[in-house]
Amino acid sequence: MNQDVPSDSKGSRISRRNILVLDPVDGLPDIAAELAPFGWHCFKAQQARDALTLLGQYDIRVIVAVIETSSHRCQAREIADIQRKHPKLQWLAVTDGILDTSCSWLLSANFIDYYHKPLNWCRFNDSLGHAWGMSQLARDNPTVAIDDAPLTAIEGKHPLIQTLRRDLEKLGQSDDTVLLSGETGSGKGLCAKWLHFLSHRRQGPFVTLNCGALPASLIQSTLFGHEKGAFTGADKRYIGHLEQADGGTLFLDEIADLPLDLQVNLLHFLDDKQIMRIGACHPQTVNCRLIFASHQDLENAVDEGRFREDLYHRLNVLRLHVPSLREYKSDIIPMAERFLQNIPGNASSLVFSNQALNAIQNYNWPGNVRELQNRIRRAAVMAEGSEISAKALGLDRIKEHNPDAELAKQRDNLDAEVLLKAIADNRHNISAAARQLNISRTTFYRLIKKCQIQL
Ligand SMILES: Nc1ncnc2c1ncn2[C@@H]1O[C@H](COP(=O)(O)OP(=O)(O)OP(=O)(O)O)[C@@H](O)[C@H]1O
Repeated sequence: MNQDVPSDSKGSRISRRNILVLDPVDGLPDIAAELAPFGWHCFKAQQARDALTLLGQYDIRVIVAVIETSSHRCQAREIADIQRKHPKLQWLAVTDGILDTSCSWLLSANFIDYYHKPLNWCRFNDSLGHAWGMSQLARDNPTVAIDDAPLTAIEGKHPLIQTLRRDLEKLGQSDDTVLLSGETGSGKGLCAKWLHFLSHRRQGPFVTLNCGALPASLIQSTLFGHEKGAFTGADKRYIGHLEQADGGTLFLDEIADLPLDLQVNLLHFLDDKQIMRIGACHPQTVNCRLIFASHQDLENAVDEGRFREDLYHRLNVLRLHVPSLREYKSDIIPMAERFLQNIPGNASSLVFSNQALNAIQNYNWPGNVRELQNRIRRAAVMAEGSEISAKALGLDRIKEHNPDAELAKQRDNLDAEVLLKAIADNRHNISAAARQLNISRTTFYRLIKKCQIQL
């Protein structure tokens, strides 16, 4: 079992796309070396038992099964066992010869593609890339069961929040598209759920798609779907997010990241409400409401040629700005106390020290409500005794009434500290680190860039 993790020249771990090669007789001895230049890191296992151990330890999304015609029957059992325990993995098969009818089990084993040795590594890399993308889709279960989980209340008594709640009620009645703007973590996603909940579509599905989280090559089929056989690897029909949201609402987050060619398709959809799955012959009508969000300034994106002006005007009809937490300072302490009370298992035994309350009130909250929640969650775990200190919140080094520049510098330092810890905690797995901080990968990469962290 090979457990080497890629490292850079300083020996620190670097993140790569991990795949597992299930190879009982070392039939592909050079696979790791051949795939490394394409950015793949190969773990190897000879048996299902070793494979399952590695799958429990590392973020592995694709398995290459090397099928030996001499021993394929016992491999069938091992593969079925792994598939049952890890249903979202994507599989490619490499065989050592011509398969006969005794190998028909392979057809029902859900492989994305089959290869014969010797491999064409470039083509194989393409298939791995596709499998990786499919695994991303399988992992991001986009449907939010609004009816199953109680919808988080929008907290706050400040006039800005009261106006926000009133505006949501009004916009909920309309069936037109809404454009939500606001800083990261300010509550755009929460507002989108409320818009759905307050609309006549509340019994329908609520589907979300973060346009910045998917590679450009996958967005088209994710949004519009594809037919079986539409392209290599399209082994099943895929119902796109627009169609999944039929009768309900589709929330498209980070809309500024949508590639320009897809912006045209979206504009057409907004005009005629028709979609065409990739590979389909006929369009079909979809009845869903669209809600968009962006933390980026869309006007700037239009000026810079990254966002189509006609789509911008089409989206900009009903617009709602979600205020930043620092704009409703009078609500911060009551919200912080509520979040602390609501932490499972806390049973209101923990309280903030006076110094912590001061720090919470005076901090600038660049990450908004999400940052407030995350700092409190972390502090509740780290707290010693019954008081949460400013230090446990990571706010002890924030001085009150700093000049803006100093504050910005301190924010960056703190952001960097939190990011580096998440990266280390998750062994350089950026997706897992982003999940731990409850932010999208796009936001994670943006923050890494802002804090000038070298990965
Ligand atoms: N006023 C509020 N009251 C209670 N919870 C809130 C409020 N605003 C935001 N939240 C909570 O803060 C967290 C972050 O909110 P959300 O994900 O909606 O932010 P966002 O603006 O969509 O962020 P991003 O742009 O990074 O995707 C969520 O857990 C949300 O429930």
